[in-house]
Amino acid sequence: MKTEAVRIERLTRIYETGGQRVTALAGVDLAFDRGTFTAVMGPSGSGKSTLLQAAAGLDRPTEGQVWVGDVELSKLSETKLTKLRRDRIGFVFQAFNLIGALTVEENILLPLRLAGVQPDRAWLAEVIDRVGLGERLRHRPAALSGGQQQRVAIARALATRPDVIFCDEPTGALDTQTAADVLALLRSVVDDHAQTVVMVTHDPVAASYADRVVVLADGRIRQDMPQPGAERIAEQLAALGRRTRVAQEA
Ligand SMILES: Nc1ncnc2c1ncn2[C@@H]1O[C@H](COP(=O)(O)OP(=O)(O)OP(=O)(O)O)[C@@H](O)[C@H]1O
Repeated sequence: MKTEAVRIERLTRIYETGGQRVTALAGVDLAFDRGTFTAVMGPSGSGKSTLLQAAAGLDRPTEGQVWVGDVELSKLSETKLTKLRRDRIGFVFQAFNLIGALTVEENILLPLRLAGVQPDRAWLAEVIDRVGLGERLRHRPAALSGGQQQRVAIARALATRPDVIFCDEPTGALDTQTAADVLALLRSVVDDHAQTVVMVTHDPVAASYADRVVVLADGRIRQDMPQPGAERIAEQLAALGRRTRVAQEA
């Protein structure tokens, strides 16, 4: 099996709106190894969401390539891309994005139902046990706390045993303690189940749970740090902010 879950080469994304061109990503090269947890950080507008969307096959880049496992996305039709996203990629968003009319169990099983795939019962039991929702399977999301809802979203992302789970600010709507629980859960799915997690976050403490922190600025990678710790992350971000301000004032 390839050691890389996702590879990105020379990824460029230029948005053109109302005659204006915005270069959101300017030739990014990046690979995420299987069984690793990476945080993607950077100032607002630095290209984090654009990177996540292109890597997840939600958006087509202007130039460059993305591989998920051994599949290169630009060669896929929309139908095949949709299937790849459903089968091989998990998503976790700040707003949980659960379906209110479905129970916890139905939400977790939804990606498998949509894919027409029989659940791997042993894997699902492991996932449900890991996220600690065994007692809540018949409840609706509205009856759960924010942290519990995010646990359901993580279980749903894990259900298909994807190549990679992309998280966009997964703790943005949670209090500090609940956020710490959710981050510990993401850490454990990487450590104990060899899953691959890529997480966009603004929070240096959240990023310190990752094995690696990649910092973007102006659509380029400015830092790629192995296990830097929250303090060093905060320092690097502050330095980047100072450099950006100096450049803007010059
Ligand atoms: N659909 C779009 N049309 C035009 N410009 C866009 C579009 N989406 C993003 N951009 C621009 O591309 C750049 C990168 O945006 P992106 O959302 O990827 O940044 P980000 O780092 O995720 O920001 P934030 O932390 O604020 O979410 C910004 O200048 C943004 O205004």
